Amino acid sequence: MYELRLLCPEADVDVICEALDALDALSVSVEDADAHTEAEQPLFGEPGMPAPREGWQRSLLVALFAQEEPAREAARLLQLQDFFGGSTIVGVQNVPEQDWVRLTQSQFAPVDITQEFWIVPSWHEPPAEAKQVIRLDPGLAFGTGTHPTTRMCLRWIARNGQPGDAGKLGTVLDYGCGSGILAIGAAKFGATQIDAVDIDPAAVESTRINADSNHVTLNAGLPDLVDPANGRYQTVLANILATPLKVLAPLLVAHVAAGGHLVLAGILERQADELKQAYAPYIALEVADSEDGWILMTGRKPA
Ligand SMILES: C[S@@+](CC[C@H](N)C(=O)[O-])C[C@H]1O[C@@H](n2cnc3c(N)ncnc32)[C@H](O)[C@@H]1O
Repeated sequence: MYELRLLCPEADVDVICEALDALDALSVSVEDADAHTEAEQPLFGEPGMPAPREGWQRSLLVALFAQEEPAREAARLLQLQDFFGGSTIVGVQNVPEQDWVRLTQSQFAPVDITQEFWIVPSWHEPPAEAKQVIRLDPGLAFGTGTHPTTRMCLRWIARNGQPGDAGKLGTVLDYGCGSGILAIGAAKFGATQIDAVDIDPAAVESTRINADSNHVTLNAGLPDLVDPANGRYQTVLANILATPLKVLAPLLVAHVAAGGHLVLAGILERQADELKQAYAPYIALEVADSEDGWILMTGRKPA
């Protein structure tokens, strides 16, 4: 493989990407040309909001080609175009062969939730001390066990459930299931019956696949899987984000059975009070755990 690298101003990124596509580039990536310097421009928005700008003042475009000659020809043709006036070719270089699968896998090691409860990718042997294991590979849906919000939910499950003991967690609803990691964790800690729902069909599919490979039985589907009038669970888990959690407050609380637990994550420390207020008409929330600026909030319905 060969890559053609070029610098271009924000306004010309789209037209040059389209031209590279027409010139048979296999892929084009766009990066901040000033990354890791004083002039770096971090671009991010609040969750759910658009980024403040769509691109960087100076972008580095990297176009991948299967052969060297088409990469050099693309560079030559681009320099003849009017729209290329503000841009410059950096060069064409060989991309050394790598074992990309191994490289990707090396970034995902087993993750400990408690001393005995681990999330382990399929290409790793579980550590000797792991008594409860979720086998999970990174995929399309959120939830590999490395994010603090997922870890706190799993820790709550491990503290409040018991392997083989169906009594404690009881029936479980995982609302916003992503990879299905919380639902699978609940199954490992004695949940009796589990429904896992997500608005993203890829997450639903991912949950089904991950449940199968962990030999866990659950129902996964879009949110309408759950009967809004009669679906009541002893444990309702929702790791989403503060804003949707506030909107979903009446719905989530309605799904908690009398005496049941509501467990919420995806909340930043500074959002604790607004969540408490949003849920106050239905249930009293408390901060039950925290990690890296994120908190876990839980509440219990009177029996
Ligand atoms: C942060 S991920 C959590 C995934 C997993 N439960 C975990 O703890 O790692 C949030 C998930 O909620 C889903 N989601 C967001 N808004 C939702 C909504 N209104 N109803 C159902 N699912 C939602 C997203 O598609 C995403 O898969």
